[in-house]
Amino acid sequence: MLKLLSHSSSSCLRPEASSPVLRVLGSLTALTRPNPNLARRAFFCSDANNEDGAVEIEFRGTGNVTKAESNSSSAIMPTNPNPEDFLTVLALPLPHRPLFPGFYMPIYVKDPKLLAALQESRKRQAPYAGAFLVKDKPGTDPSMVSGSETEKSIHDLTGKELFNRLHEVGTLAQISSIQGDQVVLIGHRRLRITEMVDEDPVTVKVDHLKDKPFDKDDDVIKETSFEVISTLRDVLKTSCLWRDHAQIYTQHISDFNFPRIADFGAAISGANKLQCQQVLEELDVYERLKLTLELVKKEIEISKIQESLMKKMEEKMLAEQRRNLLNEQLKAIKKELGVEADDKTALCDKFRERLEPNREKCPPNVLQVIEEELSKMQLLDPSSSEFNVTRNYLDWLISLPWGNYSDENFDVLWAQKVLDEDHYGLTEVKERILEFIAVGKLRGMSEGKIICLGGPPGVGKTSIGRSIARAMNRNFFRFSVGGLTDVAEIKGHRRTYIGAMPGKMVQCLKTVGTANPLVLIDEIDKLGRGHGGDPASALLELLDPEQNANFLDHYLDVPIDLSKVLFVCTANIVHMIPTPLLDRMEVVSIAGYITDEKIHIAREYLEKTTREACGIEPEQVEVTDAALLALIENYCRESGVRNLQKHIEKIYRKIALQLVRQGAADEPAVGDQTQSLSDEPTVVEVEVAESDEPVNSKNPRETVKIPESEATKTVKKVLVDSSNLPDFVGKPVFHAEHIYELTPVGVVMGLAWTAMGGCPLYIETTQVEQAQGKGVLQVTGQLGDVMRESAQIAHIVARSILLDKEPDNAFFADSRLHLHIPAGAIPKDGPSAGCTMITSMLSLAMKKPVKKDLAMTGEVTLTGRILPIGGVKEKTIAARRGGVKTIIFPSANTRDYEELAPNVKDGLDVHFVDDYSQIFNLAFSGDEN
Ligand SMILES: Nc1ncnc2c1ncn2[C@@H]1O[C@H](COP(=O)(O)OP(=O)(O)OP(=O)(O)O)[C@@H](O)[C@H]1O
Repeated sequence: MLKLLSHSSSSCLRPEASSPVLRVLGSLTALTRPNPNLARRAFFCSDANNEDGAVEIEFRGTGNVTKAESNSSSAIMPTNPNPEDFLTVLALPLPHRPLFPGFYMPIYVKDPKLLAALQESRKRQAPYAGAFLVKDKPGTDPSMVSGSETEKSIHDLTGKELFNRLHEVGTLAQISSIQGDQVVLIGHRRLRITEMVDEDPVTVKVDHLKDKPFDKDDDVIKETSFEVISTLRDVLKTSCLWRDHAQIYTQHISDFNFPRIADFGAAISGANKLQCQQVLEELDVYERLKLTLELVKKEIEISKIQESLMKKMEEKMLAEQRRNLLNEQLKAIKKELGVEADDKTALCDKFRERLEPNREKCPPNVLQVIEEELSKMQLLDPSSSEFNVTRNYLDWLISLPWGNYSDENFDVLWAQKVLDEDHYGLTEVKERILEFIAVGKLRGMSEGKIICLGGPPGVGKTSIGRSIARAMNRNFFRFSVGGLTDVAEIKGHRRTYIGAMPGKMVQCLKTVGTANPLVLIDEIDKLGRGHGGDPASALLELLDPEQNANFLDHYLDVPIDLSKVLFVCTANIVHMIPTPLLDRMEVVSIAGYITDEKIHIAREYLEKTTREACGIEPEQVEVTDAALLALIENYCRESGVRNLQKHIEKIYRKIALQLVRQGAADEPAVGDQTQSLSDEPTVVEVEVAESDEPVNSKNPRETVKIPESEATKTVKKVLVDSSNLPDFVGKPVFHAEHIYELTPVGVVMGLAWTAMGGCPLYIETTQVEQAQGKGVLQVTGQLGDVMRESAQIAHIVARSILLDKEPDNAFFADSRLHLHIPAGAIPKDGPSAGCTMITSMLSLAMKKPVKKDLAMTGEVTLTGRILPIGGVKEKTIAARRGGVKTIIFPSANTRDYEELAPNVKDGLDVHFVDDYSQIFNLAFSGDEN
């Protein structure tokens, strides 16, 4: 007797709540018998959850009686029951799968009456019943496994209901054993229900079905069954679950019993109960084999997928295991060799090593935090997130330059030299820095200060910051706060957040490595509004000398001393800086450059750096003064020099291209070169270009051979003159700001201030129509509210002045006036054009043009008083650019004007006035026009 135990693949592949797991116990001799009718096959099904239900079956000999023993009971059973004896049988409902002939199946019988009847039949030596699969409740998807359909729920059905739900075709089942409510069945032959005889328990009349006759030697049937067997063999290769029972069956089968092969395939496949029932109902052997083949083919596909999944899992696990093993080995080896202690200790040692040089300078509270964190790290699991947080935190703490200062320069002369070396002009800024250094020298230490450089773009605010750092021998760090809305950018995130980072200041200190850098905070006027906090307030804490000695970054959580840091801020529009911040700053205005200054900057700084950047030698290029002047006057009129720098770069790039092209044209053709290179490889032929004459005057075709390095140097000089300037930079973009050669009646030049610097602007007034006694004023030119009000005031003041000067002139009372300020696309606002508007209106009323080349600016009150304005330097520069000779400023701005550099004031006739009457005299006196 051979006992084979294996879990079936089918039920394991598709977890089915109560589906049985197949176990095969078989007698091989029985399978190899030549007469299939005599063969005794035993395929035994036991409940997966009930291992104890395993039954050992012993098959003895070839007689028509086989003894089946269970561990609790045994029964002598007729092996080939006479159909006549069993025309009426008890109907056993099978909830999960049909019972195939030749298979064992344990079931639970919950119906006590049925169980009693079964026991009774065993006692009567006729232990047979009909086993029929129960149909699913109507509407149930057959492919879905129903866990709810249990013996218990079937038991609840009435006899009639149960009968209606039984499949018609079932199996004559021998009751092999009964143990409690567990009944072991052995399938014999197919039955078909004809009618119900009794309801309780359900007893039915049946027909015994026979397979349709088939030709054993039919090739198609043979082939199909071979295919089933070979597929089963394939399944063996892929599915270890099937291996035992299927292997034995297919290996030892010699006399093919085709119907049995079909039943076997279907029984052990993972097909759903309806598919199995279909196989059971099929009496045509060939058709049955085909159905089974389909089911086992499906099975092989499933096992293949399962196998590939298993393989992948195995590979992954193996790779991981291997890595772990190697890591462990590595650790063990290192420990053994004493190369390294374990990771954590090594890490802590490294942190301590890095801290050591700074330990003395490190504040005690910081040292304490570091030590606490180091000991905490020893207790943490290296793979935990907390460990990483602590490690990063320690890294930041230790990286900061606690008490590390760069040797500050207090040498005023040297600082002056450095500042002059980098920037032309900017006297006020330079003076302020020198004062700062001088104070530092006298005190023996410098104090943290906030300097704010305000001015239009491109005037060198950022670059002077870098230069100041160099002059003072401080490290330089720049960050822009334009559009900054997140307070955490300045104050850092709390460490509890994932990916938390310290703020910009801590990052700065780590980057520069000293505690006294120069920090340039760019675009402070463009600071964002912020959400969940106000960035301006955070900056205040950072910049305020009162508070920043103990600046607390959220991430670092220990105070850091920023009092030695020199803060320099830059802004385009100073009044846009939040007031509390502005209060703490020392504003130095950089107004912009006049043409003269621009020429100096271009010659001494921009040209030099651009030439070097382009790799051009000074002797290879000449930009004439006229060209430079034309470039500044016609292309780069704005206050800063960034645009000028771009144009110079453009010119030099073009020059570089010309030089390279020239060099390429002067080089010999490839053929010639190979000839000349035949004996002396490093020599090329060039023509010395500076002279118009050939090198060898006797024979112009003869060339001189010089080494290649020298050859590349010998090139033509490129001359940039005002005549060929457009070839380099295109057509001029600026046309004269003078719209009028001679200002007509009703037109006066004013001076405006913008974020880009100052600019001249015309104010034009004209009479629209006569409006007897209904004088009104209409304004255009995108004027803001303040400017509109200013125009209304000007209208009233002009009217009263005219009344005073020409009492008979009723122009204002009888005219509809239109005041316009050209460049209508640009919005304008502010009160400083008040005096210009009055003058324009008076000029129209008196039909008298104003003095030539006159510009004015000043706010006017209703009584004609002139109030001060801003941007004196910008406006003066703009007036000069506009070719103005006479400027009228409010008296209150006298000091601003006097502070201007002499070259800015040079050649200007400037008048300071308190009252409009003075302007009237200046504008309308004389008959120059
Ligand atoms: N007085 C000067 N001497 C030499 N170079 C100058 C001078 N002023 C400006 N520059 C040069 O002009 C260029 C632009 O300057 P920078 O970027 O510092 O302008 P900015 O005022 O900071 O402009 P923004 O407000 O747009 O930031 C720089 O290359 C700088 O070296």
